[in-house]
Amino acid sequence: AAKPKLYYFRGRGRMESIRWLLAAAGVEFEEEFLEKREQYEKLDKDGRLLFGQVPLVEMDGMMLTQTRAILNYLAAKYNLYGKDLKERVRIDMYVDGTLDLMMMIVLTPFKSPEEKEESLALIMKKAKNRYFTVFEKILKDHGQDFLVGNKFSWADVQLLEAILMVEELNASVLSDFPLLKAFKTRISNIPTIKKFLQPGSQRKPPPDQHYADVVRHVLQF
Ligand SMILES: CCCCC[C@H]1O[C@@H](O)C[C@@H]1SC[C@H](NC(=O)CC[C@H](N)C(=O)O)C(=O)NCC(=O)O
Repeated sequence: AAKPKLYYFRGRGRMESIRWLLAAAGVEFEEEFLEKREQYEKLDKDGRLLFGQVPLVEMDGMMLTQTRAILNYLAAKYNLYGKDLKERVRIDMYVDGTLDLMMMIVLTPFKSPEEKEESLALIMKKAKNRYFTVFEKILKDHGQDFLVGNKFSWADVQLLEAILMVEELNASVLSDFPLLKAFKTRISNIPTIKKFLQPGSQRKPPPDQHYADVVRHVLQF
């Protein structure tokens, strides 16, 4: 079968969680990077962007947009979405929490320098006092290797992605979270994820000024 094809900027943004989930599922994918406004306009003119937005993932004969819709589809398709409705809604709760945290980080490259400082301080506060505190308690109460049931799921992938992103902002963020530290090691050693964490994988680097400039150029904002 044809490999999924991802259309986005050469950076993390909203597409990175989709790359992580495909990689965790062991699914190879292709990418087209938007560098010029014309590429975006052509995708839109060709009717491939439902609401005129990216991420766009073309797979299984469909043109999929809306990040959450794509992630839900992938999680279900690759059996990373729990064994029943109750596990699925728990995965949804955990995933939405990590996405809220990661979206705060995704938007910082577009903030002015003074706003950026304030935003980073808020991100660290939320990460420590809210999100990581909650996930440490979940791991303690659940007492299993994985967040939901006793099986690797999408929720585990998202939390690892979020942990690594926050550690890039503050390397010692897990010093008060021993269970999260052990979780990070455990999930990082899952073969498909271990491979994605190796240099040369399709994982993207932290955003830099060039990434923000390209996004502003392509989207003209
Ligand atoms: C100030 C905010 C800038 C964010 C710009 C982009 O860079 C990424 O880091 C985040 C976004 S992604 C690009 C943006 N896409 C979205 O906002 C998608 C939102 C949708 N709900 C989703 O979840 O996929 C885009 O195509 N906009 C064109 C435009 O709406 O006309």
